[in-house]
Amino acid sequence: MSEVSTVKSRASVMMYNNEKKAWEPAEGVRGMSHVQVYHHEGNNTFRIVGRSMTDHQVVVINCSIIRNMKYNAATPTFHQWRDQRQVYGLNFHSKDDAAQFKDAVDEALDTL
Ligand SMILES: CC(=O)N[C@@H](Cc1ccccc1Cl)C(=O)N1CCC[C@]12C=C[C@@H]1CC[C@@H](C(=O)N3CC[C@@H]4C=C[C@H]5CC[C@H](C(=O)O)N5C(=O)[C@H]43)N1C2=O
Repeated sequence: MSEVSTVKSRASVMMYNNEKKAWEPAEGVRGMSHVQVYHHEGNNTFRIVGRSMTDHQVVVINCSIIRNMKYNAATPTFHQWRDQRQVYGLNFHSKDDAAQFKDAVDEALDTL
């Protein structure tokens, strides 16, 4: 059973550097990425995957959407969430990109 992409938005993927207390672009990528929510229908799992727009081979982010995860829309174009290791941020290209992505994440959280 393969995975189905439920949304594709444009965002720059950021990680919060706890030491520096600052957001930094994700490893190895400058600028925009395509961020997607993938649904593995077989075991009903979801993950957020980002690929650099300049080089689709570069996976910028790949993290699970876990049950009861808090996905925070800090602003209409900046959303963030955390796991035990780090805090992730998505700086979207537009409010529409952000809204569509949040809908897909909310849908995933509703079915987990
Ligand atoms: C309790 C908690 O973890 N709170 C988190 C947010 C959050 C809430 C609920 C669920 C998950 C998360 Cl990650 C939180 O407040 N965090 C996570 C690390 C950084 C931060 C803690 C403090 C600072 C205060 C300002 C805010 C922040 O970082 N913001 C607000 C939105 C703004 C939008 C864009 C990014 C891009 C660069 C700019 C900046 O850092 O200059 N910036 C920010 O300043 C962002 N902050 C945060 O987002």
